[in-house]
Amino acid sequence: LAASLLAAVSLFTNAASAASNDNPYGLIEPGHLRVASLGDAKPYTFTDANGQFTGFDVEFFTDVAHRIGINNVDFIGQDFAGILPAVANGQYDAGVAAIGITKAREQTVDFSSGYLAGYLTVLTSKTSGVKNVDTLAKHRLAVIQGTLQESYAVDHFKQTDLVRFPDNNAAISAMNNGTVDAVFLDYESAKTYADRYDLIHAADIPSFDAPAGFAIAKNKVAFKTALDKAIKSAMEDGTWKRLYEKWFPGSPMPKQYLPAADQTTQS
Ligand SMILES: NC(=O)CC[C@H](NC[C@@]1(O)OC[C@@H](O)[C@@H](O)[C@@H]1O)C(=O)O
Repeated sequence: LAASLLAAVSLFTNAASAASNDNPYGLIEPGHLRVASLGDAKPYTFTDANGQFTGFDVEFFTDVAHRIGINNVDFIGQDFAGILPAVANGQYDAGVAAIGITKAREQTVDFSSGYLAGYLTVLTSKTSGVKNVDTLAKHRLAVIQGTLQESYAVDHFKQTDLVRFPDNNAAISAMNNGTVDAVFLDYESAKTYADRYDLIHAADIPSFDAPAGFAIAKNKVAFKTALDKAIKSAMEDGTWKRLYEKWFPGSPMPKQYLPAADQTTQS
């Protein structure tokens, strides 16, 4: 009964925000974007000292939103595991939080084209004994529920005790108080925490096959088309590159998102 009720509700909400002339993208509220995000995935998406959402993904999405004519963009923080189900059932217009595009996730939502390809990082202290993926065995590794890191660890770190957390902050504090030996999270967030708590990268695992995309409800064709076109123009005019250099200074820059002119010269 619950499942059929949920199905009915999601049908209703999606129908309620079906595309129409004054609402071409089928938003919950015409002219207003409600975006599910995270407060602790700095520098991708996080809340600053004033509680404002900021970071690479936030500024890039906001730029893209302006390009499709939406200037009223609100970000709401929640646990990563809840973002895709909430976007799928129409509680948000989009999910923006370094969310990797995968076939499994595309069962639940659609994604814009990719805009960021990087690494998954095993972050640890200098005293944990975890030096690389091989020494993870018999150690305790924190993963955030619903992330690629969780599924990667289940598939590849069979000798490791996985401990699940709702968000990065909880996982990092567990490592700092000795409850776990390492945390498996995104490269740029790992770098931020490493600088702050004198931690080290035990492993950086490429995740280029799952670049981050903006998650939206399925079958919102006009919305996806508009987002993809705006993403392309933000890359072509160098906006993407400017924001990447601002938020990820010194990090290796994936070439596929640079202006065509840079693709040839970029070493
Ligand atoms: N913000 C989070 O906690 C998301 C964790 C994780 N992000 C992976 C990813 O999308 O991060 C940005 C880029 O490095 C992508 O290549 C990578 O797959 C995921 O999608 O599950």
